Amino acid sequence: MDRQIALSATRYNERKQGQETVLTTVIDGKQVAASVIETVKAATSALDKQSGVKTGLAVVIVGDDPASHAYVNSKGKMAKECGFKSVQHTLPAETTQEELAALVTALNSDPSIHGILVQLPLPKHLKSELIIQSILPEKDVDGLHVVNAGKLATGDLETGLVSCTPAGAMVFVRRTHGEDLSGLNAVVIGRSNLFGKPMAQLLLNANATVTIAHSRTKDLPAVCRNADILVAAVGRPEMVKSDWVKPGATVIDVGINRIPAPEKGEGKTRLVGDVAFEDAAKVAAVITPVPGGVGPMTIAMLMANTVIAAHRAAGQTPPTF
Ligand SMILES: Nc1nc(=O)c2c([nH]1)NC[C@@H]1CN(c3ccc(C(=O)N[C@@H](CCC(=O)O)C(=O)O)cc3)C=[N+]21
Repeated sequence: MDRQIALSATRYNERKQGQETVLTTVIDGKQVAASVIETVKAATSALDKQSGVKTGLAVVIVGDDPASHAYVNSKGKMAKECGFKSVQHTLPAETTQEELAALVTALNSDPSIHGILVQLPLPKHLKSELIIQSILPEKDVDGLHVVNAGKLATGDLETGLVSCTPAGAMVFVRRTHGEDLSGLNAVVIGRSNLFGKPMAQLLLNANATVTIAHSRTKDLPAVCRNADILVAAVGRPEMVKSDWVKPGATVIDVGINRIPAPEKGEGKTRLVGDVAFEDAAKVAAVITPVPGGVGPMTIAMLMANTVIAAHRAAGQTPPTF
């Protein structure tokens, strides 16, 4: 396999495949994310110099779930690092639908804000769907508004915004296989609006032959073994084993699962993906780890979407990622 891989990665797991000695490429999501962030920084300062526009991101968080606060803090830190105006709205868990809607309305009409992210999940008494759909599509840097979903479905990537996690996974795919996936079979396991559906649309848009597999798919391992590009987003720890992987495939693991890790001590946990990494890495040519794969890219693509939105608002051509 003599594929040009334009991404930060380590190569390991040397083995014989017929006559050939092959290595598995492990994508370094942190480094690829850092390269995206460098592009965002440069575009942010260029936009400021050319148009006097300072890119602004607002992150809204409701309630006090510690994991959500940790994510939101890292988003705020990254936004500052990019040179953005970064505002965080922290609302109490008892916030009403009307109060949250009023905040979104205010952010929609604030010209210094180009991106709005409402951290999910919201407390149960709030209707997240109504809130998400009330964000102006051009400020919906999560890509969850139906207008953005529709633009992606119709192949309009020029004016739409794409959900951050699939956009990040697609950067890995492009840097491994190039822009044109003609002739390649891609299988996405999972059909959520947040990930599976947009991921499939992006792959299709790049000319891959796409299958969306899910919990009702018959003989899932056999379907996956057909994939040159296998993307797992099911939320089941280490489900994808080596015998699900076509030799030489690219495997992208979108799962983030916390499982007990008694080896680290009583009550300790560790993070694993939907792919049994060590096992699948014996067969794949390219694979992403968890942590350190798609996760860091999600935050980087949020920054990318925000600077894209700011360019569009200023009538400037946005950077590409
Ligand atoms: N409106 C909205 N948009 C989101 O994009 C959104 C959200 N709500 N709610 C929560 C999820 C989760 N999410 C992650 C981002 C980065 C990592 C990440 O960087 N993970 C690290 C590990 C972090 C750790 O150690 O816990 C990694 O995979 O290497 C994970 C998860 C964005 N989300």
